[in-house]
Amino acid sequence: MNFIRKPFGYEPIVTKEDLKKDYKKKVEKASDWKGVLSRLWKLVDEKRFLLIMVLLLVIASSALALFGPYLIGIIIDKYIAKSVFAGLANIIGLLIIVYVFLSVTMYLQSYWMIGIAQQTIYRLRTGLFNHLQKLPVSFFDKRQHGELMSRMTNDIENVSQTLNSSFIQVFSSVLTLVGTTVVMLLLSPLMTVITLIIVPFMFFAMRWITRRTSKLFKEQQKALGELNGMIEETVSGQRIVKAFSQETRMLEEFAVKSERLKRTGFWALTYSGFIPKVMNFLNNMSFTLVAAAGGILAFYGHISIGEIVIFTEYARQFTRPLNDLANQFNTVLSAIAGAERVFAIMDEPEEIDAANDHQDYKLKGNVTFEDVSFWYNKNDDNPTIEDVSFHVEAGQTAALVGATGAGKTTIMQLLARFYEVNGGSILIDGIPMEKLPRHTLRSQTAFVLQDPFLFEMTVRENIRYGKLNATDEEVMTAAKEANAHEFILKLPNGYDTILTADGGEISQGQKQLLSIARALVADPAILLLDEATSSIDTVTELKIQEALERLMKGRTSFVIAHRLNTVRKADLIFVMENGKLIESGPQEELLQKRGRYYNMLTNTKI
Ligand SMILES: Nc1ncnc2c1ncn2[C@@H]1O[C@H](COP(=O)(O)OP(=O)(O)OP(=O)(O)O)[C@@H](O)[C@H]1O
Repeated sequence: MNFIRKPFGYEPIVTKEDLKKDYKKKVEKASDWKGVLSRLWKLVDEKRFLLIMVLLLVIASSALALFGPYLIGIIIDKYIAKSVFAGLANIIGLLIIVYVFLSVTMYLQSYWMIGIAQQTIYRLRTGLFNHLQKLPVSFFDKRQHGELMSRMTNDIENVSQTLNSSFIQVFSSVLTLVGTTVVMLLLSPLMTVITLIIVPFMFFAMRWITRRTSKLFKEQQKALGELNGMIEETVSGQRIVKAFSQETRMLEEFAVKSERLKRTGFWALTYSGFIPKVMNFLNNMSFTLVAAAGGILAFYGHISIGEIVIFTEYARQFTRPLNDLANQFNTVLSAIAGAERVFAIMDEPEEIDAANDHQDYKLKGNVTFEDVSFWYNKNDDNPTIEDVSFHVEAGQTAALVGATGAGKTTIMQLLARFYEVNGGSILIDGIPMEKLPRHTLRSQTAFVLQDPFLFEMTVRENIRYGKLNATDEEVMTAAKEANAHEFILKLPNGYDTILTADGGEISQGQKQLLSIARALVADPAILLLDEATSSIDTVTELKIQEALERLMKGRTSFVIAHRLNTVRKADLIFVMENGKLIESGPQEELLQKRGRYYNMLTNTKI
């Protein structure tokens, strides 16, 4: 039977069996803590000295916090109870100094700790972002983008919160706990035992609650990641959602995911909300016990009033850190889990260039495929690209044709080295591709895609993205050559118009002209073009064709061709089918052959 009842109609989400499994798993995984903590320690780096200073300050403030009640006991027993006032001012002065120092040490430790935490989080965040830039495309293929964003934001935020506040609190709680126990034992072992009676109750209450909350918090993080993923997808793909009238279905799916987050959030917060209440109750019980036992002992003369006051104060100081530890437990757990997930991404192997030669190599643009085979998924029976061989001379244009899914885009992706080939090799100017640094290859290769991606920045910056050090003149010349200059001037702020995310306010054709300008600025040796299939008005279409011809002139170009005209003009035609290159050569040769290309042409299916 599920043990969580169903108030407000919420379904139970964690069963007893789940908890048993999870608890076992957690015990087995305890060693991960050390790994995560030692990696965080490395990130603290040059602020380690400051962190040690913070720890020393925490020790000082814990000691001062113990000393205060001791002085109050003396004031009561030696002065107030005996009505002696000589010297009272001195001891009260000392008490004030103790509390002033206590405040100063506490202020300093939290001030320094925030600095350390912010620096560490900055490093963690930058490290993760840097690492993401170096990960291969295949890594992103396998993951939902929203989930990755959740790690960049939620997980890092959890670690940040823990470092900002929980770290000091946990350390100071442990110290206070030990210090108070020692002082209480010195004062009265009997009263100490009475104070400690409450501890097992606290321990079991805590264990009961945290076993449930840690599982629930994990569920909540997962549900949040999924929901973020969906939001990200629907926002970036909102045109598709609208075009296919999928709003209702998306709303339903969103409602399911949102409901899941609500349920997990409800239970996680309900259970964790029990912690302070239960602890408060046990605290009060402990306080009552200590006061009652102290009263009886004082009645028989075993203890002074001052000692009872000190003791009740220490008893409170003893249970407060227990409370704090209980409260911080979940935060720390979820921060460590968050840090672990962040480190897991940082451990993903990045793209590494084997050789450092050819750093400044200027590509001529000769491209050779030698028996190239490639699998997206190693478990697939058939390769996506199978034994493909061809040679394209520098400056030539090769048109790739074939049915959808034939492997045309994959050939382009392999040319940009987004993926590594599994068999055979790709040679650029006779140099095996893996011997060329990726930067050398990619900085001299440009993509012009069907649906070009534009960033939320000015038109000028979007064009300059092709070559960051391009001058304003170079940008404008490229825009003129790309037939984009005229429409840019008509935009509200010309070249300084800020485009909204992905160029929402300009037409598809204009986006393409901008992406051609971007490629022109980059002045690449190799061009990878995916011809647009969407119908664009004839005037813009002509402008695009003209701009593309200028762009392709003198460069090796691979075009996924959808227009007969483009194919006709190409020097070479590659006919792809099921990942194989079934025909290749100049148009006349293929027509004479009367093979697949001839059939495609006569059936006008390209
Ligand atoms: N990232 C990926 N992960 C796994 N499989 C993929 C991936 N991208 C493409 N594929 C698969 O590889 C095969 C070839 O796809 P590719 O995109 O190269 O075809 P294409 O000829 O360009 O098709 P289209 O003309 O429709 O764009 C298809 O079966 C496709 O499902």
